Amino acid sequence: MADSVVLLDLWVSLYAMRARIALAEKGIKYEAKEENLVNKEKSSLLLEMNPVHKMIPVLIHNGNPICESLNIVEYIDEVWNHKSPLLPSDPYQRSQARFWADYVDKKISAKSIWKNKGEEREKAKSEFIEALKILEGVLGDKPFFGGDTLGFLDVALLPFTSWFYALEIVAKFSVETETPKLNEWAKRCREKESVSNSIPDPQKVSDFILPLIQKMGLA
Ligand SMILES: N[C@@H](CCC(=O)N[C@@H](CS)C(=O)NCC(=O)O)C(=O)O
Repeated sequence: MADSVVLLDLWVSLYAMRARIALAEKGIKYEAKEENLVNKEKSSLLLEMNPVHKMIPVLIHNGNPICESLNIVEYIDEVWNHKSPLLPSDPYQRSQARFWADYVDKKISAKSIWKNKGEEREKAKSEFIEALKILEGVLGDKPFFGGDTLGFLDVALLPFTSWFYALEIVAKFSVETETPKLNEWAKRCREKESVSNSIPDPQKVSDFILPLIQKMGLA
């Protein structure tokens, strides 16, 4: 019997994008169920599948829920290990990929920029740019964080590139000026169908998010 793979999803969610990229890299067919979080209407399936955090994404594999985006990406990599490995086989390299993905989770926050105003926003912007610069150093001269192919850290960071344009408008900065190599990396990744089909166009994200920010009086 074929696997049943369902993703509790939201097109604009940075974390759901990670799961979508990983599934696309592996060529896994799945059913995406879009949640309506903007109106705070969580489905009963989401509440049942992620009773602890009540958050998307949730991957439901043959009825079993897997929560937390990086955990989901690791699960996908382990279960569908026939192609496109995301985590390196070498334990030390694997520890490094996990360390930097955790760094992304701790230091790269879109919310800290758009949910704040004034000095707080400026501080969040400086920290965001500083973290991007550090990640640019980690990339070095490699085409991808994973080396010659897309890897775990690429998948962890890539979704933020679809929010860069909106954040640049909100906080008045340029990723291209601050971290040109990272900007090139993002373009290179988008040339892959697994990425371009899994993360929305930056213009679409900004058309959606900027009016919401305005409505909240945070523009
Ligand atoms: N650490 C979580 C974060 C997931 C997350 O923040 N999901 C948001 C959407 S982007 C959510 O479901 N929010 C609903 C809520 O906070 O109630 C992960 O990596 O999966």
